[in-house]
Amino acid sequence: MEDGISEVLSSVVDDVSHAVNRNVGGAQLLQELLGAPWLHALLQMYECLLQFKNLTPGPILPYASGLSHEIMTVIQKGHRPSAEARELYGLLGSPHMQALLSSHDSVAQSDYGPVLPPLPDDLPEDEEAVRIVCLVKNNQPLGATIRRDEDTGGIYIARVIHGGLADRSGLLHPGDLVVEVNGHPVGGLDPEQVIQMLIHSQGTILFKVIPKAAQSSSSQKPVYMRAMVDYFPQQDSSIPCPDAGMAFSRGDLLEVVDQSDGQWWQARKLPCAVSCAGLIPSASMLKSKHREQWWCEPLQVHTCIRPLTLSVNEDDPAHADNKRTLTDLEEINFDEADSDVTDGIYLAGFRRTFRLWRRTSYRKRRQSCTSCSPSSSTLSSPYEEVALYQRPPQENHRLIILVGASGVGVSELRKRLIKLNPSTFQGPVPHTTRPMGAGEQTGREYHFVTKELFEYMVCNHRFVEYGEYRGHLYGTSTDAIDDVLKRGRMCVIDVEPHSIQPLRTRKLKPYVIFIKAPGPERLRQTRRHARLITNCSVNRAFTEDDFVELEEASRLMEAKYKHFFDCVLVNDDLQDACMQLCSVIQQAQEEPQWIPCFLFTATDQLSCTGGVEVEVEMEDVTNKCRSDSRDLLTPEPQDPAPQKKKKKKKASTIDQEAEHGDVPNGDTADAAVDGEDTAVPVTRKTKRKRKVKATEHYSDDLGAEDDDIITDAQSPIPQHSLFSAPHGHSQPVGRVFVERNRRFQAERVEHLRHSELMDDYMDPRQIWTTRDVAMRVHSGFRVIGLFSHGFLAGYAVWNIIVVYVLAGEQMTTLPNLLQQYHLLAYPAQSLLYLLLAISTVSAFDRVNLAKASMALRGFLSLDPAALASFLYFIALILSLSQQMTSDRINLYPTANETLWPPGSEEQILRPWIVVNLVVALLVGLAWAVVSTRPDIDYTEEFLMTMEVEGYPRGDENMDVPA
Ligand SMILES: Nc1ncnc2c1ncn2[C@@H]1O[C@H](COP(=O)(O)OP(=O)(O)OP(=O)(O)O)[C@@H](O)[C@H]1O
Repeated sequence: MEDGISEVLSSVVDDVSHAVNRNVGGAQLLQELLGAPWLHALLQMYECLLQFKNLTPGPILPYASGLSHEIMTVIQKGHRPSAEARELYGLLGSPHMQALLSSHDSVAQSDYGPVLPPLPDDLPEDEEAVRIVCLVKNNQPLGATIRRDEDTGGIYIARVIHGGLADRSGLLHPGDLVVEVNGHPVGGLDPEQVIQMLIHSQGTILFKVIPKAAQSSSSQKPVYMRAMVDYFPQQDSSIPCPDAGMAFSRGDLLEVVDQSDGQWWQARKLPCAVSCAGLIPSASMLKSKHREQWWCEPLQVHTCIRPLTLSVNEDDPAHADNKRTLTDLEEINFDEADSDVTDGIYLAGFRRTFRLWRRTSYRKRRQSCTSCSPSSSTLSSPYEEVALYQRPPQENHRLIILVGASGVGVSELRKRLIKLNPSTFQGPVPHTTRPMGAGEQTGREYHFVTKELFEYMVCNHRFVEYGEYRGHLYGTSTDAIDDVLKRGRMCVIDVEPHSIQPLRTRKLKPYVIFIKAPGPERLRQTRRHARLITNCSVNRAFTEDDFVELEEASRLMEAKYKHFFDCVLVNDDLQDACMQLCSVIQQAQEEPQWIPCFLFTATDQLSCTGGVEVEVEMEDVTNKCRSDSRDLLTPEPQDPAPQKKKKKKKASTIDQEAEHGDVPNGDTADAAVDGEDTAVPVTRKTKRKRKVKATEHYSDDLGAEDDDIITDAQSPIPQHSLFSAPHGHSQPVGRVFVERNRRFQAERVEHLRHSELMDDYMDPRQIWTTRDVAMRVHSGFRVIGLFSHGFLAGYAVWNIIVVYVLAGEQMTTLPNLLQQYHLLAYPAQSLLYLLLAISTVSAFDRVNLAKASMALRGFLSLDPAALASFLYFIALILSLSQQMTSDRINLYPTANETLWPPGSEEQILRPWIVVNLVVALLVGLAWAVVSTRPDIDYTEEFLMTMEVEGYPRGDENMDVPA
């Protein structure tokens, strides 16, 4: 039918012609269409292609030789061949063409299909389906982990790494039982032995696997996260397979592609250098690791950031010329900027006193010690979910924050930026309590306010930063920032890095630029004429020590806070740095950027996306992989038992129905050309049901969906060849990873210590802060509380059983109950109250009532801790309501007939028994609720992340407290 399609159509045309002759309506049109020359040409091409498709590639060298020979014969016969024939003759005779044709023939004649033996005739009816997976070995890792089921000795595929060869082939799945490798049974072998077999095998590797019964296709939407901690899989004893782990450091942008395992996720670092994902601990796992790490420390070390003071060797005669002691100066005279006015616009915030209060009252500022331990702010969120955000044009500009070590040039860059375009960029006008000087105006140089007002604003958290200098208060208020933004300008501020966190609000959506110092050599060259303002002098030249110290301070600041930086800009040449700053700010305002999801408002959600089709602006930050040796080693919870498969008898031969597996995503050509991996799936069933289990589903490597994609025409993140060699975290041999059994790792780690780097930066003082004491008391009480929950539940049940047994059937023996129980009544009730009180307080303690809104939300959303608190509280009230009856029981028998009028036992005891029963049920239920989530403890989380006052240093005594 297909072969003769043009003949068929010709006859159709004839028929239509007849129809036209007979004046059939519409037939004219059809005739024209069918008679169109292009349609005929198309059909001829189609037929040619059909013939070509059916051809198997054959050698063409003999054909080419024949052709050359014929041309030669023509020439020898004295005929003159055409110019084309002569050209063709020359081409065919050239050595390059000969070599090319010879290569073609050798490729065309080779058979690349696996040679599989025929299926035997004597296969049992109930033969289980097995899958034969054939992989061509190369240097790529398989991207799968195996582990042994201790009960059956079976080797199972434990995990398939997203984007790895196994994942892309779609032939191996978690839970598949590996039966044979290269024809050798592997059941009962040690996983290491299996790996040895793989290492020593040559060419192709043939796996025989029994697929897991129900294959769950994991088509999870990727989630994007910013790492807030460092992680090193090789130093983590709890990771199931260190070789499959992926190291990351703070600030790295991660694309989490698989969260199906609650403890170990699979992720890639962005911008994607490799297609293969690696294992990373889940957020809850990392959180508990950090918590354990915190508790492991023998004594909570309180750390403060050492202020970045440039060396002030003011006695150095070299500085004598430049030195100007401030004590001799009137403050207002001193409080001058180099040039306050540009085109009639005042540059607020560059006054010297304003800049100096930071340095002098550094340790006094409330915000100065938010990070008591380097990870305290990240304890509650080791990952920060991010999404792409593009500022809608009608919205306020994003706040631009410049951060840098003192003296690196933050003020200089900010000033130049504002001078460059004062109608676009502006700084907030600071507040001060100092008196207004001559020629000054409130709201221009400063907002001049009273001390009371300033303090009132402090109490109301209106300041981003504030402090004191020479008896006067200075600060930058959020209102001043709002003022600038509301005027439609871009607000550019410079703050200390610990002030970034409070500025991360939905309204401001700050973009943080870290101004980094170049190396000492470049500093020396570029800062030859630069001048410093220090505590004791103005316009002092940089010294050699300044350069070293500045570079070091800049490096340490970056290491500590890099997870907050959106961009890192090296202030080398001033002009270049200024231009770069301009363009970076432009991009921040106009192009999509990754921002934490908590900064999104409801309307932003509509325009935001976690898509991948946008260039990542993180290179400066994310590409830096510091070898900060903060290790993470914690116990690993027991893994659920691996899936068990009943092994059935396997035939030793297999069907020949095999086909070449396509390389996913249409990269077949790539694979063929590169001579890289091919995977061949063959599923064998019984003879009657021979079926090739073709692998049809190849997941999109990035799993991007339509709504992931930003409509802007952005260049996509570079996607590398599916077969590009993975770097770093992958094993260099084509082999399977062994996933060790997850078991409790008792060893606690010495290398949980912070890095040397951080230790240098920190100034540790062996002192217990109030938080340390609070946490330890809280932890001790929690242990008592946990014990009390269980004990109370058991005791309440025992109590009610005793009461019911003594009361007899239908409560017929109540006098007996009173006789027997009255001695027990007091101790039993006291114990019940004690346990109830402890349990109630302990349950409430987890809810963190200090944060009322959170606690209320917990109650409303039936959070386990909140629910348990509620149940205990009701139980406590109910048992207190029966206090009187308990007293009466204790006093039984009594001469006082008003207490126990004859015949009143049932009337008095029945409600008491019912209430006891209800109390027993309530505490039992509360205990059950608590035990579902024994780890919930919001108070502990709150304590861990709370801000702690800075440690008072000796030299601070000189300063007046702010
Ligand atoms: N790239 C550069 N090349 C040459 N000189 C520079 C450069 N950047 C800054 N400077 C100069 O270095 C000196 C210190 O810069 P600046 O006052 O801006 O530092 P800073 O980071 O704001 O310090 P502080 O926070 O302590 O005020 C100034 O004299 C400034 O002109």
